[in-house]
Amino acid sequence: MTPRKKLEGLVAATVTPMTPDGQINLSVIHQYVDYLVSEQNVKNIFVNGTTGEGLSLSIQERKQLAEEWMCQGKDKLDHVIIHVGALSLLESQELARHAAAIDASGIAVIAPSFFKPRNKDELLGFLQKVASEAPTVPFYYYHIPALTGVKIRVEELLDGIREQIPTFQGVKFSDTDLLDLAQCINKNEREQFVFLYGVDEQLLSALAIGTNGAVGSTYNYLGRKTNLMLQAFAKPDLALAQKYQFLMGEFLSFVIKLGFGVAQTKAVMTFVSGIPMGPPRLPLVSASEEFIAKAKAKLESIVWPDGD
Ligand SMILES: CC(=O)N[C@H](C=O)[C@@H](O)[C@H](O)[C@H](O)CO
Ligand SMILES: CC(=O)C(=O)O
Repeated sequence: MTPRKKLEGLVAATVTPMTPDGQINLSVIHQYVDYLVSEQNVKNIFVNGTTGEGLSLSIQERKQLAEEWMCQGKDKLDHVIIHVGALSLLESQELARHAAAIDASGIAVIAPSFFKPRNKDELLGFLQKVASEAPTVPFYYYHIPALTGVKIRVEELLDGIREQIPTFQGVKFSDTDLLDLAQCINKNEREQFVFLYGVDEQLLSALAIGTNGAVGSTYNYLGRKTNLMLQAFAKPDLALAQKYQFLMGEFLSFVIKLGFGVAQTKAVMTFVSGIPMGPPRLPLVSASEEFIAKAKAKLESIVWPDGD
């Protein structure tokens, strides 16, 4: 993936398409890439993460998916970040080497979450061993304490990180602790790192603090609207940016009350894009017909400022 521009703006955390019988479905990835680029104006993706059910896939499946996204994204996408985190250090290293071999534009690693690192040094030790397997690939730490249970503050982690991980490029920050994010950005004076926010419903607050962009599940189907929010914020037309954030929030708070997770994201993406994303893998179970009908009606009822 060359040339490599600095990562900014929106990154869609892709779902992993599956066949009705639960196998990964590589055949629709071509269509998925075209949809993101032409319908959502999103040219960066984050593969095999939370939304992609990365931790529920086999190593072989993760490699096949990474290859297919790279292949279909060639000349169409700007950045393909592959999540290579795993509970086993050896598997994570294997995935990092694989991502490097296929020329991914970045790798990301989540904190191991069964046996958990108890402090910054233990976490850094693990991350360093993975990053060093891909010595030319930009490395991102994926901070998602609500799912990993690893609550080490990012501000603390960043202190001196480049000495241990020379490829360290930034953080995918999926937490509501905006004080921690603000302190990270405040310390990043020379702007050598990027901070990508991962709680879509409050992205505008993170923009105000200075985040460089966002990685999220909703940019699969609300990428175009969120791009309009980013433009309004940059203008600056704060009232318009707020309007977009409020409307996205209206949809998300509605579906969150119904029970919203990766299975539901797959269902929403299926009805919005028309691409069959299939069921999730156990322990996740498919969204109900009732959820789908309600979510669809809600999304269609929203009147966006651009007239859609
Ligand atoms: C827990 C989770 O999946 N977080 C995603 C990314 O980090 C977000 O994109 C959310 O799906 C989104 O903010 C909706 O709550
Ligand atoms: C949302 C996100 O970034 C992920 O699915 O990993």
